[in-house]
Amino acid sequence: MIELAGLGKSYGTVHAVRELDLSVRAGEVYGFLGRNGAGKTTTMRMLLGLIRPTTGTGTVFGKPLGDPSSVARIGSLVESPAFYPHLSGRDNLRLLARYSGLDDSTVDSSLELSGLGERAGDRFTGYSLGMKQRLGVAAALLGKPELLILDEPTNGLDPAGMREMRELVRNFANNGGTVLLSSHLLGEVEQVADRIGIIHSGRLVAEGTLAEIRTRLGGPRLVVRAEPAAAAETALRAHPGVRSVRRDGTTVEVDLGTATAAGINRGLVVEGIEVSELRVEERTLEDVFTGVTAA
Ligand SMILES: Nc1ncnc2c1ncn2[C@@H]1O[C@H](COP(=O)(O)OP(=O)(O)OP(=O)(O)O)[C@@H](O)[C@H]1O
Repeated sequence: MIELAGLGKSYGTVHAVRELDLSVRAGEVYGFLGRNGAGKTTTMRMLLGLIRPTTGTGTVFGKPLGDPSSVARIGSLVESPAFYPHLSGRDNLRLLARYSGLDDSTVDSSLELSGLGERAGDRFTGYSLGMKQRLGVAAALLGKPELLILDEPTNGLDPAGMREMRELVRNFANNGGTVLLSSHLLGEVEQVADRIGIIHSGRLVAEGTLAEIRTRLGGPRLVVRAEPAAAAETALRAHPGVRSVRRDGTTVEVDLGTATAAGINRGLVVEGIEVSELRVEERTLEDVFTGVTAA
């Protein structure tokens, strides 16, 4: 559905996006995760053909980025859309539908999905941030797109609104649609995405299902307390399969890699090192996200 290869965008000396390889498959919800300023919006704007990449290439529906025939099949909420403040949400959508040559019936179906409900008849100017966001999503749904590109769609929504947005996204995908949604909140993406891509400083630092990313980047950690600690550190560094070792005073932390706690315990005892504590800590996805997006 979306294929990006080596995509980059620079503004002078600012590399907003660099060498980005990313692929979104038909029918999936892809969570595009990164801190503020990581490059999510810039990527989405390139996907829609709103800005031109400086390097690399990409396709959406097999067509070059910005190709009108593929853009017509995409619904997006990337920049806050401009609505007429004194018109109702519904009338704003009717206008948009007319501009795009769409039937009026698409207005009611997208309003229904957006959850704006009875407030659709109120003036836009009186909407809360959450209602404006819902109207933006309703606008993205006009014309029954096959691909939804949503930049931080839960911005301004309360917890109930966030849940409804997740349901909307899930239902859209369950009905055969594809969704690319961005967020800076792991917890939000975790609950709805089939696969995620983590972007940091313009680069994709991890991509896969949550389980794959957790296994690849976040294997269990072993906390070892042993005397003498320096000798334990040396022995642990030499232990086969261990990925990395950090020592803080008498505590040594080990990224287990392919090694096992039992094997490590035996290895230390054989070296004559006294082990007073050996504890395995599973790492949460939050730890992984924090780790790969740390400055
Ligand atoms: N038009 C522009 N001119 C100069 N720099 C820009 C421009 N657009 C984006 N940038 C810079 O590119 C980087 C990535 O910005 P981008 O908006 O893509 O990040 P983001 O991940 O969407 O962040 P946020 O969650 O804060 O929206 C930032 O350092 C930003 O300041």
